[in-house]
Amino acid sequence: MCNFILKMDKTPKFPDDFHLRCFNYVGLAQILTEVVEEVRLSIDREVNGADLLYSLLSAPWLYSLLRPLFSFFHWSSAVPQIMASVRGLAAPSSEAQELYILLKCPHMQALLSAHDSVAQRDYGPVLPPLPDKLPDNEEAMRIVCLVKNKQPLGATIRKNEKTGNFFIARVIHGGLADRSGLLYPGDKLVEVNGQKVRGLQPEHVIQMLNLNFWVNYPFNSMVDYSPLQDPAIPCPDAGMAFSKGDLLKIVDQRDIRWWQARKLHSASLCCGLIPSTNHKQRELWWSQPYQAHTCIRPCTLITHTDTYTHRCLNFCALFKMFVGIINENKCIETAGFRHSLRVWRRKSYSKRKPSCYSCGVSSCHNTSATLYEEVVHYQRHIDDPPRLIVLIGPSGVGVNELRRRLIKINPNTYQGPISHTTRSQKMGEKNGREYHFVTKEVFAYMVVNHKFLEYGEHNGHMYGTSLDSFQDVLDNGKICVIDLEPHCIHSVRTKKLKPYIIFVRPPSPARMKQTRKDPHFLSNRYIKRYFYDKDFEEIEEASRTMEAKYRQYFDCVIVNDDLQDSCMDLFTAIQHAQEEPQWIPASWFAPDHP
Ligand SMILES: Nc1ncnc2c1ncn2[C@@H]1O[C@H](COP(=O)(O)OP(=O)(O)OP(=O)(O)O)[C@@H](O)[C@H]1O
Repeated sequence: MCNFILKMDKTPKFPDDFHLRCFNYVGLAQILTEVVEEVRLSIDREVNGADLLYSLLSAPWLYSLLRPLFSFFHWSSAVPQIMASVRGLAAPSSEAQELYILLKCPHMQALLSAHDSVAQRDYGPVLPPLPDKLPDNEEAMRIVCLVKNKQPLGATIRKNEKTGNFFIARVIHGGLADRSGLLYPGDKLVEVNGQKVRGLQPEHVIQMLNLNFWVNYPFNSMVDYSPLQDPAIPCPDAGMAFSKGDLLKIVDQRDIRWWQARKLHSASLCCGLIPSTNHKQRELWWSQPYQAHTCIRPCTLITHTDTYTHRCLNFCALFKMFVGIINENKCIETAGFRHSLRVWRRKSYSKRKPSCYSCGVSSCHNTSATLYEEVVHYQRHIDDPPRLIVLIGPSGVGVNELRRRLIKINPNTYQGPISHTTRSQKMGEKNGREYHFVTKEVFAYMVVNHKFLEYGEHNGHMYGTSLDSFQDVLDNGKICVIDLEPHCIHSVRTKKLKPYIIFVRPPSPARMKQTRKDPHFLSNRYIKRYFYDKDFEEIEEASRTMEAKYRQYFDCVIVNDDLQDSCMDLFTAIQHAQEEPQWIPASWFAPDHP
């Protein structure tokens, strides 16, 4: 993002050749000669009056003549004179009366006055001169000149408390800043009319910019909180309970330990106390048993038995994995839909210890570090790449069925990423279509260089989804749709991918039993079989656990009851994600965010 100095407006050019010619005496004389000649020829020709009038009115020279005439004419001063003349008439004609009414109309007077200003080029403040001394890195500096009327600028600013720098936090759609096309979220504000802003109080900068409003961004809560179970809160009755994913509007931050907030989409306007982000004692309630908080073990604690399934491996371990093939089942594959990867996932679940996941490059991420996440309203611009669509759900709920149908119905719009594998290419397969077929060495190199979002082994072959494969889909001009294990969410939550996360929730077990009569699913023993009753209960239980843990990241929830309806819901949700404003983390606009 570029730095910029805010300055005032610059007069636009009026690029019209005819117009310029008419200001020139020689040009005007030439046009008049052409006009006289044209009229003479028209009279000599025996044409009827209507034709003559039509050709006269549509003649380009007429416009050329009228332009300077209108430009030279000062309507604002002529109008009172015309009106006085009409008033002075003893018996004004109906046309004169109509003209009088028209000229009296304030809209018409405003229009004529605007015309005069434009014609005389009498607008815009005189610009202050450019600064003599531009900083050394002037190439990265953008000078923005805006003429501001009484309208708000239509932008909000954010201060980085550590550096004291100010950034444009958001540009309100359709506002002055947006229409100017000169300000973008993430731009660093350096000076306003020659005055440096770094280190100033936000209120001061707001005043300088005449922002007219100052919006405190809402926060997305990343935890569940119950004041009644918080021993540290000074007055539990004044506290406000909230759940993961609730949008909180912070109203008062003056107390460094307890903020006042209200829920954004709640009918109640009443505020309540919530712990501030720098509340030292938050661990007290954070560690309460009711918190279903994530306990993610660091990679170094992976036990020996997990070696084959955990991904935080060094090179040696990786090769050990290649050699120590676990040959448990036949690989079930469907072109492009990564069944092998899913079988591997299933296997790795059974070997994982509860509440400890580790497979992707960034899975060693402690989500408990953040209480709230600042969010901003984001409206995807038509030129922005489409947002990554991420489907998440308990195994067997139908995530892949929905994804498969979506892509099948509209293959020109949606596509899944192509995975990498070390297995050999089969007859009829094409490199880069079903899979990227690579050697074990290349695969290992990619692992070591953190190229994979997730990877695993099945039947002695490695399978992995690279982060670059999403970019390939975008480069094809399509929307990338992936299914993801929730512990990998952090790897895709980037400024570049701006993922829109859809959670696929099962209907009740009874309803699943009704709707899933024929379908097969991949059982824990990695074989395809019909659903049993206990499968539905397990799916519901897994869904509950997943939602409790990751709800704060979900942008949308779809209940996969009737398949047709769910496909429609998915389609609508994706459209919303791409075309309508959504809340996204403010950090995605920070200049230093990946
Ligand atoms: N709404 C639905 N109605 C009926 N059958 C469904 C529905 N959704 C999915 N199915 C069927 O349920 C079975 C399991 O679905 P799917 O393979 O998509 O599960 P999944 O969530 O991707 O799980 P896994 O990743 O373990 O394969 C499939 O046979 C699929 O056709």
